[in-house]
Amino acid sequence: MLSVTVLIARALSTLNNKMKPASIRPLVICGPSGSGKSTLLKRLFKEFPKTFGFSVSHTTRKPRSDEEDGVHYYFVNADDMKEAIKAGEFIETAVFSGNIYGTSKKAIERVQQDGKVCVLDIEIEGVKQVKNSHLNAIFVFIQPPSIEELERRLRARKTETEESLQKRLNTAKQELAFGLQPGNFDIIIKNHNLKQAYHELRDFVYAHLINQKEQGLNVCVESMSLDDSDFMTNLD
Ligand SMILES: Nc1ncnc2c1ncn2[C@@H]1O[C@H](COP(=O)(O)OP(=O)(O)OP(=O)(O)O)[C@@H](O)[C@H]1O
Repeated sequence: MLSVTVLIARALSTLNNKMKPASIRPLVICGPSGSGKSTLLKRLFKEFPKTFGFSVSHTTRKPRSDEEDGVHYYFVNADDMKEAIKAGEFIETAVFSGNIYGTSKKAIERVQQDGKVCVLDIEIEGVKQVKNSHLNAIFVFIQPPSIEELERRLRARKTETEESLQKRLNTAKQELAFGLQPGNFDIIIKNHNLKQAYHELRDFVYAHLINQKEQGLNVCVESMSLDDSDFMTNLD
């Protein structure tokens, strides 16, 4: 049996949550490597220079001479980071060359408190965790026209070894299966033609920004007018 005090506390907490002003919703962008996420985001940041921000990640690696704590990364020791991960403070973590990296929920909240839309360019596991969190994000999946075209773009980008390319293509198949499943994302944007894909992304995001503004959130929707010829510069 729950005591009256517990019931009252719960009711008050629910009321309190309802009265709290909502936070600016983070924007999650996900899609296979090579699907065009960075290209599309770069343009979005350029068109809305004051609207978006990236969160600062944590890492257990040592800072380099030009790196500042809280700016480039939050530099932490491995024990503290493992504790925080156990306590559920991280949205996603990964290990590279023996160091742990991760995005904390707090780092996302800092971007929101700054009045910006926090953009999360993350993989499927991260998406699942954001879905299970209180972050109330907007989820966008970028779909490549086909696996063959994805391979062609990744080869043309010249950033991968044969081994890492094959790994990315294998992962892409699993990502597509998750991404295309109805209900997993708010919108699926097929990046066949960059200009069209960008306009679809831009219009979708803009509608969400306006909607949040109408709800009283102080989100900046000021935009720069960009030349469409810009689209070609990314594809050279
Ligand atoms: N619609 C398009 N048509 C042709 N090429 C494209 C298109 N969109 C993106 N590209 C090119 O495909 C390559 C991969 O794009 P991009 O680097 O943006 O992918 P990504 O999803 O951010 O990849 P990663 O997850 O590996 O960072 C780039 O060289 C980019 O210029």
